[in-house]
Amino acid sequence: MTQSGSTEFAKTATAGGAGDVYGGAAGAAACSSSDVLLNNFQLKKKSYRVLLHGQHLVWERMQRQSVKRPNEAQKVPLPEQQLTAGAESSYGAHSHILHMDDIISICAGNSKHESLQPPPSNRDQQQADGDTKPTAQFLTINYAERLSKSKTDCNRWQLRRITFYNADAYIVRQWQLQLQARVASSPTGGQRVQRLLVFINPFGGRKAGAQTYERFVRPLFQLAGIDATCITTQRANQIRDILLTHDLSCYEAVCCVGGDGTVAEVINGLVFRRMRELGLDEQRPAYIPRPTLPVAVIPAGSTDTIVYSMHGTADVRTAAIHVVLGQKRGLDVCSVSNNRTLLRFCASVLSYGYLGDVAAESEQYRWMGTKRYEYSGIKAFFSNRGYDAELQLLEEPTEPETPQSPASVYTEPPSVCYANCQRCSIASSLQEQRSTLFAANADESRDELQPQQAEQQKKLAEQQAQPNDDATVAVNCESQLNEIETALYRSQLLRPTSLPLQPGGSYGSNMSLPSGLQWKTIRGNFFLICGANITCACARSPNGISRYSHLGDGCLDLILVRKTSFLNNVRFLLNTAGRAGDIRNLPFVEVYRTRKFIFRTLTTPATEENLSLAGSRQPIAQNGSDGVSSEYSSWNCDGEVVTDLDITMSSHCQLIDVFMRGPHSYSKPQKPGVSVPTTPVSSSDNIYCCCKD
Ligand SMILES: Nc1ncnc2c1ncn2[C@@H]1O[C@H](COP(=O)(O)OP(=O)(O)OP(=O)(O)O)[C@@H](O)[C@H]1O
Repeated sequence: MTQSGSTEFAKTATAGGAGDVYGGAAGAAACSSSDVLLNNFQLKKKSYRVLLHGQHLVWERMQRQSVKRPNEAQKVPLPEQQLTAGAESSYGAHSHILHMDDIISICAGNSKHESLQPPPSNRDQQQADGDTKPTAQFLTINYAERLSKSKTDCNRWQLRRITFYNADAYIVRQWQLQLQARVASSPTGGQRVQRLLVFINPFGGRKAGAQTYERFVRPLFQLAGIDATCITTQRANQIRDILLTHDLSCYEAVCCVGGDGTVAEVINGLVFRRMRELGLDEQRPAYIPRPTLPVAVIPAGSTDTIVYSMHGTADVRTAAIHVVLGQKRGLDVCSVSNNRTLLRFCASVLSYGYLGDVAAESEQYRWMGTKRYEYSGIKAFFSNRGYDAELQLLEEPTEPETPQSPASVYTEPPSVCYANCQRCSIASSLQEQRSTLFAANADESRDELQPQQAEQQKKLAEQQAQPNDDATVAVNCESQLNEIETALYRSQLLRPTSLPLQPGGSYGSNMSLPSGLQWKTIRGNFFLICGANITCACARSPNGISRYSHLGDGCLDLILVRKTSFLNNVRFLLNTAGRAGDIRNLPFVEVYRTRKFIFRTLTTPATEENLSLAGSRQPIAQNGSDGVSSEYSSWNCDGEVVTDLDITMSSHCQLIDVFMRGPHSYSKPQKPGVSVPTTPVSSSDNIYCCCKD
């Protein structure tokens, strides 16, 4: 092995002033996080120049002088003038570039094998930092990489590792410290979780939740130094009960291993917990509060539409990698209520008619495993029932064409939600404005209250006092929100006028509607009614039933499929199954974008006598022999059956933070000859995605 590093580079000032280039042990030792670090390392016994520049780690093979052909222009790797701020796109064509956001862990060891071992836990690490002698010559970087060149799936991520060798252990030590510091100071570094509460549903899907976690997820969490507390569920609704009653102060996030029903349980548990903490009325809350803990989802269910819609794949490793890297986005959540009370929250889709029948029937065939959906689906499909219903909604103004990124413009509105989605980021800005305003109002309200109610407040527990303030603030800040949202929307040219939003995203009942908006009423006989919060994509339906739903724009798509011929139903299914189809082109399908809709049945008015159990408004008289009503369907909420009939569904903008970036657009890979760097500059900015539309 050739000696590299310590003698080859001298300290030089950069032309662009991005910082100093440091070589050798002394340079590495003196380097700060804004400086450039440059050394030679060996990688698989080949010499590489390795550069640490801002948030990028770059390595490139060194040319051997002896084998250089006379006519070939010598490529100077990582020339000095390239080391300027914002010059990441001008690294050499053969450079490998890794963004700090994508690094999972950095380990050093005296041998390659030792450097491949997972790092010690946090406490041990702190001791180790003080004790370790700088003798390690091997530096292993574990990182995540998106398989952007895959012909079949550009959304899967995989774990990669690279081991550098340098004979000078001091250089290795300094690189390790520098890399760790830069990962910690990267945009997502502060969002990475260390303590996680994990719920494993051993019952969902193929009943392989525990094995999935042990085989794919636990090793990754260990590698990232995540301290995970695991609870394997014993019964349905146990997760919800634990989240409602237990002290969660020592956890930074809640992770669930299961299908859509399990995710819905976690979201319901966290939102209802927050409502309790704030002392809100759980049946008729003044507003829907944001839970404090983010949610991580590992797919282990039958369909896993929530995970698929979030990542563009239901790949377990991809989901686990997003948890480890700490990339979060706000996810809309819908509240579902009947005409008297809040029932539950919905994360994916609320369906009536065909999919409601499938959910109701498939529960009877759970012993069939995932096949139960196919069996119940075919059975309900052939019966081709239609259900009379009336829907009321406020339709959102049509979205103008909004480019998702500088490199791609979508010509046909509405847009599809991808990573770096502009529509969702505007909604996110609004959400931040809302939170800031909300917090400011909360402070003011408390300041005003304190002198007047000092004695009373002493007697009241802190948890009881805060919700009263917060509920007042929620109402107070609404009028100011309108101004902020109007200004923001106008500045973003998203739409000419703003809509009044409550904290959480729904229209205030006491507010007048903006001009041009009015309630729309739709009546008919429907084969299927869907309120889609997300695309509801899954392996069988990669675009989802609601292709244009966004993950965090505060809206839901109401899809109405009128009862029609059996053949048209087949057309509908075929259009949801492939990547090419679009249900909007079908004449018997209507899609409305809204923040809220109200549903009621149009058949025999329900009286107290023909209703079933208290709380459930499902009429009992018309049930057929198969247990499913011939006149009324059931609601399917995230795969769970809801029997109430008069339903209101409202979207709450980015109510919960979830570990995800959003899917990447899928299209055929580019033609041969188009050079694509082996590693994207930043996996999150998708600059080099070969699958870009
Ligand atoms: N130990 C358990 N025994 C029985 N049921 C459980 C248990 N743990 C969780 N459950 C319930 O199982 C139901 C189904 O789980 P889940 O939705 O995760 O799987 P799935 O229905 O197979 O997947 P998907 O919803 O993605 O199709 C959930 O409603 C959950 O409350």
